[in-house]
Amino acid sequence: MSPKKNKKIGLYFGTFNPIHVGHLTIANHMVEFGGLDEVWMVVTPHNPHKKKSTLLDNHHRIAMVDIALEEYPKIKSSKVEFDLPQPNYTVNTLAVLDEKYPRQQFCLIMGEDNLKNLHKWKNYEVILDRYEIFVYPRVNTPLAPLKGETTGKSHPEGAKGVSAEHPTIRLVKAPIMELSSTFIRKAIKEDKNIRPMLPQNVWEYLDEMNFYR
Ligand SMILES: Nc1ncnc2c1ncn2[C@@H]1O[C@H](COP(=O)(O)OP(=O)(O)OP(=O)(O)O)[C@@H](O)[C@H]1O
Ligand SMILES: O=C(O)c1ccc[n+]([C@@H]2O[C@H](COP(=O)([O-])O)[C@@H](O)[C@H]2O)c1
Repeated sequence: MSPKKNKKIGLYFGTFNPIHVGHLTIANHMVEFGGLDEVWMVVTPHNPHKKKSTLLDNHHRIAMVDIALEEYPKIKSSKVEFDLPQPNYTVNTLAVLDEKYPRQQFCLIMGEDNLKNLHKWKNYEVILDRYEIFVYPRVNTPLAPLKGETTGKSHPEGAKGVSAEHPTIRLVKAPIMELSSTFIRKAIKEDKNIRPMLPQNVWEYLDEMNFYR
């Protein structure tokens, strides 16, 4: 019999360039209402599907995550991917975490937008088979089209998209916030006030460092 796992930990992967209140709201919701014991925000050095050009250094991005999490003891940052080969494939990181923390049960947290693209991730079937995935709603990505989806209508690539009815998928109703790091970076460049979109101490950090200007 395999040993009982200690904690159920939700892994929330992202570049967090920078972390914003949308990310924090989801992480907090999952840990308070989603049935997870902890959430780890895994800062990704290089997302395989994104260009690295506008990325701040890893240590600045994790510093902002750490500052944002000061008052959230159940949410932690993880720099496990900092020492792994790039670009960072999530399936590889999951294997490393399972080996490093055999007593913990890891799950994934992702928005519906990511679920729609999951079939483009490396070894996505392995991820789907081995890990529970906690999926939250995003703007303009309603739940309905994913259910039993096989038509390719919501997936131009064909019938490869992952159905929300897959047995390892848990749909969690969480607040929807329409904002992104891209929007925030652009707004800062244009000298707009975006303070409500960032935890206050994160805003102070990036303002002092003159980031994204
Ligand atoms: N407002 C939001 N609400 C919920 N989830 C979000 C929000 N913004 C981003 N996410 C999700 O959080 C994860 C990490 O986000 P990421 O660091 O890529 O932020 P982002 O805001 O999408 O960044 P960028 O605009 O630079 O692409 C991704 O799965 C992303 O889909
Ligand atoms: O493993 C993959 O093939 C893979 C492909 C695309 C994205 N990911 C992970 O998903 C995280 C969120 O992606 P994104 O594009 O929504 O910012 C990102 O930080 C990566 O760790 C992983």
